[in-house]
Amino acid sequence: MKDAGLFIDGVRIALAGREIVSLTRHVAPGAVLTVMGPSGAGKSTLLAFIGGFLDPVFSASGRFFIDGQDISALPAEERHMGILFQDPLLFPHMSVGGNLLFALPAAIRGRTARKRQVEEALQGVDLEGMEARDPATLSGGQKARVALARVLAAHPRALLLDEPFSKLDAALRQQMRELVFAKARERGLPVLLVTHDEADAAAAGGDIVTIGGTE
Ligand SMILES: Nc1ncnc2c1ncn2[C@@H]1O[C@H](COP(=O)(O)OP(=O)(O)OP(=O)(O)O)[C@@H](O)[C@H]1O
Repeated sequence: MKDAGLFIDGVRIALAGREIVSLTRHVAPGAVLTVMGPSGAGKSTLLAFIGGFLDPVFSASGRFFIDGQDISALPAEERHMGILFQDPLLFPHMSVGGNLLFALPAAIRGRTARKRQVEEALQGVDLEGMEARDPATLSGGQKARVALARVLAAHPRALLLDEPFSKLDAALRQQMRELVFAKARERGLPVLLVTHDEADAAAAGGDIVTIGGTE
């Protein structure tokens, strides 16, 4: 499979012998595939499988490709998936800048170069100059933007988003959606978005797949 973007090829996930997910889809660079379905359907489990952190209680098969490269057998840290959850999950014992520095690829060497990447990552989410801040002193919207900056600073090859907007109030939610989807388009990153919110799916503008909908 040589297509650019993320190709999910015949993924099947079962729990206690019962199949909960069966999916084949292509997500083009910059496009969003929205995954919907009832609670417990297996949406987060699908992201965990692609991210490389599936709980061994599940049995799973199928492959995924990024820009034609089969990444299914790689360990999680070599898949370079940018993952955002409902909670920003910033490291509380590190400054904002520390959180971003931690995420930078090791290949970016030298104090000055690393510092510049952190500055640029913060500028990209309208938080320039916030390096020294303690994450605990940030608003919910600011924390969400630091989490996004941290994910992007790691140079991901795709984004896996698990209800990333659901803790934000309506106005922030709209801003954050626009920011995330704009970044994905700008960088040509394919996005898998798990959500319960129809408005998220509409804002994403891409295909929608519903799993576990018939039970
Ligand atoms: N570690 C685990 N051990 C056993 N069962 C699990 C485990 N993790 C999840 N499950 C079960 O697997 C199924 C899929 O869970 P998953 O979290 O993927 O659902 P979801 O669609 O993301 O739900 P929600 O919308 O509530 O987040 C559920 O029935 C859940 O109870």
